Amino acid sequence: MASVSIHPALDGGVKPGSASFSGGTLVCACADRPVKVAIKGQVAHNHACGCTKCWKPDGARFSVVAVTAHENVTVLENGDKLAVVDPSALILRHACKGCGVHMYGPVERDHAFKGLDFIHPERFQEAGWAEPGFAAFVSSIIEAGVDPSEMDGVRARLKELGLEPYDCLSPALMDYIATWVAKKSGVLKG
Ligand SMILES: N[C@@H](CCC(=O)N[C@@H](CS)C(=O)NCC(=O)O)C(=O)O
Ligand SMILES: [Zn+2]
Ligand SMILES: [Zn+2]
Repeated sequence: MASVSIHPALDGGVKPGSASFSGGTLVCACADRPVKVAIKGQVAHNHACGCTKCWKPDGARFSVVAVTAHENVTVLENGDKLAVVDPSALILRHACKGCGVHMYGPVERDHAFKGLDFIHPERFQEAGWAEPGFAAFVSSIIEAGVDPSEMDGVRARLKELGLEPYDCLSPALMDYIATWVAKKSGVLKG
């Protein structure tokens, strides 16, 4: 039985990260002058994302995306090839103009995620990055052209892989954002 494809790095089973992973180098897909970005430390909140904005390898229905603090991100080589995909977006995705891979995406706006950069751990040249823990923006894959009739199979496969499917972010992250908003408005004290 052919199972539903989610992402090439996950289809064979979610590989656990290593407790000793202390960072590495993200490399774009260019054969010539690849962009290299150093990331200090293990990534956080790794997840599969079905939204149309996140970079995915060819044929993947989901991206794999995690966060790190902005100070952990250093462009090492060929940064002249980077351009911001959408300067009006919350996440300022810096993509390679040669191959299209998104290398890092800082959040600079006043937002719960300010100070965090979104990165795609599958671009690490090293193994050991923390595995994804859930799937976000699952319904959004329809916006990228997936037939709605496939959604039951996609959600079943995500659950089988241990990636609980959500149509926005996980409850923990949605609560985190809402708490930030409530504190900012003064509804919640402290
Ligand atoms: N349904 C929309 C959802 C886009 C969306 O909200 N993406 C999330 C997850 S990456 C987000 O936080 N976006 C902020 C941004 O794109 O800057 C789509 O698929 O395009
Ligand atoms: Zn490239
Ligand atoms: Zn996304």
